[in-house]
Parts: sequence; C-alpha cells; structure tokens
Amino acid sequence: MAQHKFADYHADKGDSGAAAVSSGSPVGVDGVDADADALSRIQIKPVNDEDDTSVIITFNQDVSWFIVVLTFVASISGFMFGYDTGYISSALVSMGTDLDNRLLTYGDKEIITAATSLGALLSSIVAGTCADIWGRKPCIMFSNLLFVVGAALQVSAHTFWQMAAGRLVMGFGVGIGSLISPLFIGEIAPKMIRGRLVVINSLCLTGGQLIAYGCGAGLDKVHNGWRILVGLSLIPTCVQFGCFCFLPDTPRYYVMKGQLDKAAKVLAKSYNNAPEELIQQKIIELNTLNRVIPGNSVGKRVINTIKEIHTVPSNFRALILGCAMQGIQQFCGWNSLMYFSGTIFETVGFKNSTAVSIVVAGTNFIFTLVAFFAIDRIGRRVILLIGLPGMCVSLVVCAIAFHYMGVRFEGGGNAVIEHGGFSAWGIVVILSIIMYAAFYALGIGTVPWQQSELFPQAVRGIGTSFSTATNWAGSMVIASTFLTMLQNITPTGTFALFAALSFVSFLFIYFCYPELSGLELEEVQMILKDGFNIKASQRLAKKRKQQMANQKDAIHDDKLQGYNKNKPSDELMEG
Ligand SMILES: O[C@H]1[C@H](O)[C@@H](O)[C@H](O)[C@@H](O)[C@H]1O
Repeated sequence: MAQHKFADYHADKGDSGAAAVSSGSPVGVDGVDADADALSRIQIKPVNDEDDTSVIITFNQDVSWFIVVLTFVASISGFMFGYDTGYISSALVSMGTDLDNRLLTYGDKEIITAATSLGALLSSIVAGTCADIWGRKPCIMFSNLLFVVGAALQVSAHTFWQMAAGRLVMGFGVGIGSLISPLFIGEIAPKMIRGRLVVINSLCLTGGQLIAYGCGAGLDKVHNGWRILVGLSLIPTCVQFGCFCFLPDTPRYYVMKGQLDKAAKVLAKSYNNAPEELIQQKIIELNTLNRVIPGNSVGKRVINTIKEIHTVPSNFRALILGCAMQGIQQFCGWNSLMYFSGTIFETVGFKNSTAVSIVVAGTNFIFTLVAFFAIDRIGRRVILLIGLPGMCVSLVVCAIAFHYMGVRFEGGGNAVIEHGGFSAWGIVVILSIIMYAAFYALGIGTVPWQQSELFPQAVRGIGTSFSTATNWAGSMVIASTFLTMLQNITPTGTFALFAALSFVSFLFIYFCYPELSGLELEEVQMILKDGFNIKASQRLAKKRKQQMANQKDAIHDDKLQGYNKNKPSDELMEG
C-alpha cells in the first residue's frame, strides 16, 4: 500500500517546470482525507531549489538523531580522505628500503604520493554524475570497496609499482568520497545548520590526518609499521560500509528516481515531530523541482547541465568561484606540508620530525574547529580575508628562515645544511609553519568545501564535480612537484612562491568572493546574476543575520507563551 502512496502524482506529473503548485488536490495520498484537507489549505511557493523550500524546514529546526547518525556515517568518507592523505607523510619516512630493497628517491616519493591525488582527480570528474545515476549511498559503498582493494595492494607491496598502484586505487575511493560526502550531508541537513554539518566532514578530514600522523608516530619504530598504518585504514571503511547496509540514501535522490515513498520515510525520520501532511508537501515540492532538470535521458541531462553551467551567467560565475576556491586551497601549498612535512623536518635535522608534523596537523584540526564556529557567524568572506594574509606573512617568514638556515635539497633524498644543528632559525621555521597552518585551516582550508551552496540544484552535481576535480588536480601538481621545487628553486624560493600565490588569492577573494553566510540559495543566484556584487552580498548577509536573530527571539517568546511546536507556521498557510 505504502508503495503506491505517491504513485498517481508521480504518474501524472507533466513537464510544466517549477511553476507554483497549488496542492488543492492532494494527488493520490492514499485516500487519507485529513491529509488531503490539510494539504488543500497549503500552497507551495514557486522555488527553484529544494534547499529553499520552506515546508518542513521553516516548520521545525530540531535536529534528529537520525540526521546526526547519517552525518557522521557519511563523514567517515572525510575521515578516509584525511587518513589516506595523512599517513603517507610518515610512511614515506619509515618505509626505508622495504620496496625493491632500495631507498626511495624524491621522484619515487612524489609518484607514490601523487598517485592518490591522480586517482581522486579521475574519479571526482565522474562521481557527481554517477551519484545521480546510481545514488549517493551506492557510490559511497563502492568507494569502500576501492579503499579495501587499494589498502590490500599497499599492505602486501614489496615493489614500488605495486605500492603506487595501491595508492592509485585508494585515490579512486578518496575522490568519490571527497565529493559525495559533503553532497550527501548537504542534502539531508536542515537548512539552518547545513554549513556546520558540512564542516563536520572537514573536521573528520583534518581529524583523520591528525590520527594518521599520531599512528604513524606510534608505529615509527615498529618493523613494517607502515604496513600496519595502511591496514588500519580498513577499519573505518568497513564500519561505513556496514552502517550504510542499514541506512538509506538521501530523500532528493529517491525523488529523482521517483521513489517517493522511500523519500517520505527518510524525511519523516529526519524531522522530529513533522506531521505527515508536511512530509508529503515537501515530497511534492522536491518532485516538482526534479522536473526542472532538462532532458529526459541521462546523457541529455549531462550534456544540458554542462551547457547550462557554462552559458547561464550566474552558474558560470559560481563555477569560477567554486573552481578558483579549490585551486587556491591547493596552490597555496598546504598539502606540500601535509604530504612531506615528515620528509622536510627530518631532512633539516629535527630529531623528532614526526612530533613536529603532529603539531602541524593538530593545528589544522583545531583551527578547523574554530572555522566551524565562525563560518556562519563571522562569515565565509571575513575568515578568508583574515586567513590569506596571515598565510602570506607566515610563508614569507618561513622563506626567510630557510634562507638563513642555508638548507639545500639535493637529488637522491639528500639535503645539505650550511648552518647545521638546532638553530634559532629552525624554531622560526616550525613556528611560522604552525602559524601558516592555523590561518589556512581558519579560511581557505575549510570554506571551499561549502561549494555546493554556489550552485542551483540543476547544475549542482556537475558544478561540484568540476570544483572537486580542480582540488585534486591542484593537489596532484603540488604532490608531484614540491620536492623537485625544493631542489631546483630552494626551500626559500618555494615558500616565497606560495606566499606570492596567497597574496594574489587574497586579491581575488577581495574583489570576487561575495559573502554568502545566512543567504538563501536562490539569493546566491541573484547575487551572482550580473557580477560578483560584493557590497550587495554583504548588506544582504547582514540583513539576514539580523532577521534570524529576531526570529530566534520571537520563537523564544512563543515558547514562553506555550507555542505549539506541531503547528505549521502561518507563513505556510494560505486560504
Ligand atoms: O580541506 C582539506 C584540508 O585542508 C586538508 O588538510 C587538506 O589536506 C586537503 O587537501 C583539503 O582539501
């Protein structure tokens, strides 16, 4: 019976686009007259994005345990992303002569590291489309299988090429997870806390990197410890796979596939105390929105969305911002430290190089937590405009310190230090790198992953695919050139280059990145319609925050006066 609850509506749906739908007739809702009656009193406003719908979201902001569980299970992909990119730093140091019975050259290390980025780049290009065809959940579960195969290849590797192949396969999994996890969370999250729930994925990511460093340090002296380090990555991936056997996909995906009853079930579990008629109302809304994606076959839809993202000015600006932010995140050089800090610190003579790396990763984690609290309150633009100059200054100081240490990296993994031993400049290097990590995590390390808010629903999959692919392309370039850069243009030249890129990025953000915190997603489209409209966005963001504060006060007052939680807000009731 439940299977056919929305069947008539679904079969009836025409192609009229997202016009206002008056649900005077409650479209085959199982003959439940009360529901029909309730629905007939509610009108759906015309909207062009499911995230802007007001039906349930305005009605009830409570976060259910179900959403919390889904968020954390999806965020295991973020953890895997972090762990798998994090362990390589210490594994490269402790691997010694375990592969091919020889020491790895800088070139070998770059290939092993960059293989994961390459795999992630390739899979992220198609992951958005695959998630639309097969579902978010199956794609995440498929990434779990890739993690298992990749880890197995690495754990048993005795040759350099097997290790590189394992890293590549693992990279396929990382790319899928890095795109789909924030998308999944964004689709299930109540609007008011969407930003923060997406940052939970980033927290798991940076936490994964920190744990990888910690485990790396613990296993440093253990024979074949790096194999255990890789093997440990199997635990979270199996947990995620196991959990997803019992958890559903997102309501939006079910609606896309016409499985409206499944969508309704997930929504009912997601919103505490939401009455059935509102759930059905939401489903109808989502279904209406689903029709705005042009094309009646997958191929046509993909082609149309690619066309649309390039030809509609607001979409194209969103694409520029999404890709630029991810590119900036990578080209400011952070991952050179993430991947090679062990190698650098060891080379320049720090006895406890792993401990220093842990402090750097820990700073990244702690300041992602700071970003969690600041991202909606202070705003994305402000934290970026604080972070980038901070990074620039730290990198300049680091470049100067490297100059006075007189470090030269030479081929074959050797380094020459003119002023050897533990020096004051060594301390300056460490402190400036820690400062850099803090400013990075506060802004550009976290904000680009909010990318889905830039795009309207119709082009969101493809838009986030392109942006994520830019991230991995940047990561791959940095991973495959950093050690070579240290050799050819010296550490001073390398860090000065990153400082210059941070400065240029600051100018870009200053002139092109509008303030998007607190804005409705359709307002983001409005802002990007005829330019980047920084001033207008700032005014609007300020106004929305003020309104939000007023609304909270009003709800508080209502509660004091015995406000009935289950009553839909008047805003939704018409006629
Ligand atoms: O947002 C993350 C985070 O900043 C990580 O520390 C970094 O390694 C990733 O490349 C980045 O995408």
